Amino acid sequence: MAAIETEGLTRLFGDRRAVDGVSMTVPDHSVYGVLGRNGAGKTTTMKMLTGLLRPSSGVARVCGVDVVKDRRGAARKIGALLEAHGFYGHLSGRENLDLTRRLLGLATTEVDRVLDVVDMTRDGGRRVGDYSLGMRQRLGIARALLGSPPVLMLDEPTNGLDPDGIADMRHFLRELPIRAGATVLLSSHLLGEIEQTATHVGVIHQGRLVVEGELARLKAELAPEIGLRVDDPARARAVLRSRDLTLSDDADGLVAQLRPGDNHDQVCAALNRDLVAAGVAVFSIGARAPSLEGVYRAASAVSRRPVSEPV
Ligand SMILES: Nc1ncnc2c1ncn2[C@@H]1O[C@H](COP(=O)(O)OP(=O)(O)OP(=O)(O)O)[C@@H](O)[C@H]1O
Repeated sequence: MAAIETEGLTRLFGDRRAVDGVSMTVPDHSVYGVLGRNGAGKTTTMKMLTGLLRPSSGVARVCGVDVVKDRRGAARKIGALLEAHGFYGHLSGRENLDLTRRLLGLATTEVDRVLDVVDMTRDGGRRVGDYSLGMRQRLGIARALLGSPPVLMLDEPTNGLDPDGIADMRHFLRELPIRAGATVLLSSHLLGEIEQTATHVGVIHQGRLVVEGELARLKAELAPEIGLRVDDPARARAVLRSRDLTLSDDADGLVAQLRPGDNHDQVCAALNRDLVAAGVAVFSIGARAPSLEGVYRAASAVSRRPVSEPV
C-alpha cells in the first residue's frame, strides 16, 4: 500500500484553484519531494493531507485512511513540520518535547528516542532560546517523530538555514527513512534540494501535478541534452534553428535537446561544425548529465531559469 495516495485532490479559494485535480502516489519508505514555485500549491496540498484544510473535492488517503472521512485517524499517521515551531525559548529542547509527549500520552522514553534520531541527545538540556535555527529545525523534526508516525511531512525543511545547516539537513533527510522507519514527504522550491534528497519527485505547477515518479527513472527517460557555451547565443540559435532540435537557455548558455536515439558525439561534432562555419566562437560543447532541471523543464515547459535559482 502506498503511504499517501490522492485522486483528483482539489482546493479552491474563492474561484482560485490553489490545488487542481492532483492524483499522487507516495510509495512506502520513499523520500518524496514535492517541487514547485512559490504559490504552486505545495503547502495547500500538505495542509489537506494533515487535515488542516478540507479538500473542495477529490480523495486523499494516508496509509489507507481517508483524510475527509477520518480526519483524526489520518492525522495520527503523520508527523508534520509545517509552520513556525512554537517552542518555548526559556525551556530546554527536552522539556519542549516532553510537553507534546504528555499531550499525546506517550511513554517518557519517547523523548530520548526522538532526540537520538535527530542527533540532539547532547543538546537536549539546553534552552531552545539558545539554539541555532538548524537545531530548532531538528527539534521540530524530533517533535514530528514523537509516537513514530509512519509518514513525516516537512514543508521547506531547509528554509532560513545557513549553507552548513542546509548541507547537514539534506544529509539528515536522506537518512531519515532508515533512521525513523518512515516515509518522508518534503516540499521545496529548490531543484537542488529535491535532487539531493529525494528518491521520488512530484512537480506541481499552478496547482497541477505535471510529472511524478522515481527520480532516477524520470532522468533516464529524458531526451539526451547537449550544453553549449558560445560568444553569441542569439546567433547560435539562428544557426541551429535549421536543425531539428529543441533549444533553451540555462545558466551556462544554451541547451539543445536531442531526440531519443540520437548519438551525442555525432550531434556535438555537427553542431560545432555549423557554428564555427557561421563564425560563432564555441567555448565549450558536450553532453549534459540528465538532471532534475531537465525533468522539470520537460514537464512544465515553463522554466527557463538557471539551475541555481529557485524554480
Ligand atoms: N488561505 C488562503 N486563502 C486564499 N488563497 C490562498 C490561501 N492559502 C493559499 N492560497 C493561495 O493558493 C495558492 C497556493 O498556495 P500555497 O501556499 O499552497 O503554495 P506553495 O506552493 O506552498 O508556495 P510557497 O512555496 O510560497 O509556500 C497561492 O496562489 C496562494 O496565494
